[in-house]
Amino acid sequence: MTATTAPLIEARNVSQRFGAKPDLAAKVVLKLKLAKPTPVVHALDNVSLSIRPGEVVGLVGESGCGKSTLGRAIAGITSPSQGHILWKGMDRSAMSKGEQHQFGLASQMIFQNPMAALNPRMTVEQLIWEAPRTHGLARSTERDAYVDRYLMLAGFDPAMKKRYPHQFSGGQRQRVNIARALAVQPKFLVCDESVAALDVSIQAQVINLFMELRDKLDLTYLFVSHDLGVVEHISDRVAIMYLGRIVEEAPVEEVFRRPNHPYTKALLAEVPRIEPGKRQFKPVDGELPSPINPPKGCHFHPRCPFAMDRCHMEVPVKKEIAPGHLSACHLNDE
Ligand SMILES: Nc1ncnc2c1ncn2[C@@H]1O[C@H](COP(=O)(O)OP(=O)(O)OP(=O)(O)O)[C@@H](O)[C@H]1O
Repeated sequence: MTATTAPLIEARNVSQRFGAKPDLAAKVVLKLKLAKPTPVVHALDNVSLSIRPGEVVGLVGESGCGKSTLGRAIAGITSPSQGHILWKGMDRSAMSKGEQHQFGLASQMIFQNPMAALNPRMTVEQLIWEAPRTHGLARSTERDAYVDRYLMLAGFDPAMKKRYPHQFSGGQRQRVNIARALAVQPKFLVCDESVAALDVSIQAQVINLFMELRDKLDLTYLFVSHDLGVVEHISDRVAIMYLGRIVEEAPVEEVFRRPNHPYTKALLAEVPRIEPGKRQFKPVDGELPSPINPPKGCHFHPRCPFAMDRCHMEVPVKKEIAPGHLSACHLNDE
């Protein structure tokens, strides 16, 4: 895989607004002035991100900056208000039904809370077999071997497959969830805070599992996390999000050693350690502004110690400041 390899998946100029389109009933209510219009949330603003085959791209940023919204759009779970999602160069909105179906299987999402994603009335075996059976990925005579293969790939003992999700720990349930996603033979996984709810020791095991699976099954990942340590460990490349925009993007060592954007610098600022131990990152000063009324110009300017007049007015575009290192900051033009 090189920087010139064609992307497996790409978000191109994607914007997502919530509460933007009132339905007919809501329009009537608004016209009669019986209610105020719902405020529009600008969750994503002209976001572009491409992920090459085999890559692990980490997506970080403060809570509410739009990471999950972007993850869902890239995974094909939601359709963006504007812009395009391209799978192997094919625009999702121009795909035939069959192509959309293939894309739906090839791209899977693993969420933070495995219990919410697993039907408590189904056994582990039923949970794993449900989608492959529905999509005709294996014959019913192959069920046992098929289910066992994916459970074993996820590090879950198939001997326990007749049990129900509530009979397992959080880590085991997440393994079931992973096996269920793998059972439709995906090529791309969006992991949205997939280890955040697990104990630290279990987190490490599940992260190692993701890495093993990448090699065994040629997987590509978008790894959404607020945990910078995890992102540094797992990612090839990192994208930093701030209030609906990607402000910096670079290979992982480059982001952590030479952060460029003032927001990235603030996000990566560490609490000084007296003794060696786990790194701790300082919270960024100030608060994330509301995406209902985002600041003009650079979204970060109200919190940026280096903001200039231009930053209040003009949206900075991402520019390459070193090979593969993009940053959207007017300071780079000075
Ligand atoms: N369905 C929705 N309707 C209205 N607003 C939404 C919806 N989904 C997300 N939002 C808003 O969009 C913004 C971005 O949300 P999102 O969940 O993508 O952020 P995030 O970075 O993933 O946050 P967190 O780390 O807390 O999960 C937030 O202000 C959120 O409240």
